[in-house]
Amino acid sequence: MYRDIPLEEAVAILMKYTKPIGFDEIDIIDALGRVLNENIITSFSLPPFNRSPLDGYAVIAEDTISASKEQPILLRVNQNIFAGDLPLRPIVSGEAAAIATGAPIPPGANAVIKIEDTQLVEDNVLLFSQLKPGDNFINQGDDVPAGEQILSKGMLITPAVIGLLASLGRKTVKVFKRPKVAALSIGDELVGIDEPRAPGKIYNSNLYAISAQITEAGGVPVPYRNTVDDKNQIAFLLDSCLQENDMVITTGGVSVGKRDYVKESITLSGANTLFWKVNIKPGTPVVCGEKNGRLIVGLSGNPAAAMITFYMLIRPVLQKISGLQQVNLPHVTAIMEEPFTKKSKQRRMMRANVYWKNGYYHAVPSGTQSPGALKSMLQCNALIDIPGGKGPLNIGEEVKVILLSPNYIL
Ligand SMILES: Nc1nc2c(c(=O)[nH]1)N[C@H]1C(S)=C(S)[C@@H](COP(=O)(O)OP(=O)(O)OC[C@H]3O[C@@H](n4cnc5c(N)ncnc54)[C@H](O)[C@@H]3O)O[C@H]1N2
Ligand code: MOO
Repeated sequence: MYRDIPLEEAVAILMKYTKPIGFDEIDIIDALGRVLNENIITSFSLPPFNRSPLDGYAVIAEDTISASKEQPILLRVNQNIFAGDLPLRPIVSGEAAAIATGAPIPPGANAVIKIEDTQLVEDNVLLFSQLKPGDNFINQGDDVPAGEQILSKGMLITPAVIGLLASLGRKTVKVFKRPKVAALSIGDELVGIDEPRAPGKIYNSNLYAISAQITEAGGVPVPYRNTVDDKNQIAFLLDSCLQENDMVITTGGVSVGKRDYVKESITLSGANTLFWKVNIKPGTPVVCGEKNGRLIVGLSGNPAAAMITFYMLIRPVLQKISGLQQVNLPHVTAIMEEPFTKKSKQRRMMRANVYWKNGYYHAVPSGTQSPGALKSMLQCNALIDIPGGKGPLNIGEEVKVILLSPNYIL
C-alpha cells in the first residue's frame, strides 16, 4: 500500500483500472453527453449537391460580364427550382434559373445572383450586377466530403455531433456503456433526508452531491442508504456494492478516529488497499482499494473535501471508463483578486470563482476554505492549485487554476 502520495500518482494508480464496459446503441436524440463508441465516416457529401446559399437566379457568370444598374443584362428564365426540387434542365448561355435558398444548382450554372440585384420581366430577368464563376455557389461536399472520418470513437457527444449524425441520416449511434457507481455514506451521525433529524444528527448530503457528480462524470449513480460506523457492516456493504456495481465510492470514516473503519473494512471485504492519503488539502485521507479489478474509493466525510477529491481523483477515472479520450481538466493562469493569508503546508486546492475580464482570468476564493463548508462550493467553478510550502497569496499575484468546467465560466 502507498501512503501520502502525490495526486497525480493516485490518479495514475486508479487509471490502471479503467476498462470500458461495452457499448449501447441508442437513439441520437438521447445521446447528448454520452461518448461515441464508433468512428463515423461520411457515406455521402455534405451538402449532398451543389446548392444555392440565397434566393435568386442561377446563371453562367460569363453571361453577366459588364452588367450594371445602368446597363443590365437580360436572360431568359428557363425554370423555377425550389428547395427539395431537382433541376429539370441545365442552363445554357443566355439562360437563368430562378432558384431558392438551399435548392440544387442546375448543371451549366456556375454562379447565383441574389434576387435584390435583379428584376423579373415576364419570362426574363434583368441582372444589375456582374458575377465571377463560383459567386454564391456552395459546392457539393463543401462542409464535409464523402469518405471523411468526421467523428471518432471517444468523442463527447455534443449538440453539434448530434446534428452531424442526423445530417448523415443516422437514427441511432453506438455509445460507451456508463459505469454503475455505488454511493455509500458512512457515519453514526447521518440520517436520510426522508427521516426526522434528532439533535446531534445531520442529513446525509454527501450521498446526493456525490451521486450528482457521478452523473456529471458520465456514470450512473446507485445510491445506498447510509450506514453506521460498524466495521463488519461496512465490509459487508463494500463487498455487496462491488458485486452489483462497477465501482464504489464511500464518504466518511477514512481518517484516524476510533470509529474511522473504512480502511480496515476494505481489507475485511477481501479487497487490496492501493493507497491511503493523497498529498492535497482538503481531502487528504482518501483511501482506495481494489477487488477483482473494481475500485473502492473512500472519500473524506467533509462535504467540500469529498467533492474536491471527487473532481480531482474520480472524475477522470469515471470519464475514462465511460470511454472519453480527453479527460484532463484545463489549467489556466489567473490573477488573485483577494489575498489569502494562510500558509499552505500541503498542496492546497482552494475553492475559487474564476472569471474572464479585460483579457485575463481573475480568481476570487469562493468562501471559507474549511473542508466541511459546502456553501463555498456554490460559486466554485475552479480550484487554485497552490503548491505545498507556499506562503500567503497577495492581490495581483498570478496563480495556477484548474477549471472544473469551462461551461461554468460566465
Ligand atoms: N486527529 C486527526 N483528526 C483528523 C485528521 C487527522 O489527520 N488527525 N484528519 C482530518 C481530515 S484532513 C479530514 S478530511 C477528516 C476526514 O474525516 P473522515 O473521512 O473520517 O470523516 P468523518 O469524520 O466521518 O466526517 C467528517 C465530517 O464530515 C461530516 N460528514 C460525514 N459524512 C457526511 C455526509 N454523508 N453528509 C454530510 N456530512 C457528512 C461529519 O459529520 C464530520 O463533520 O478528518 C480530520 N480529522
Ligand atoms: O484533508 Mo481534510 O478534508 O482537509 O480536512
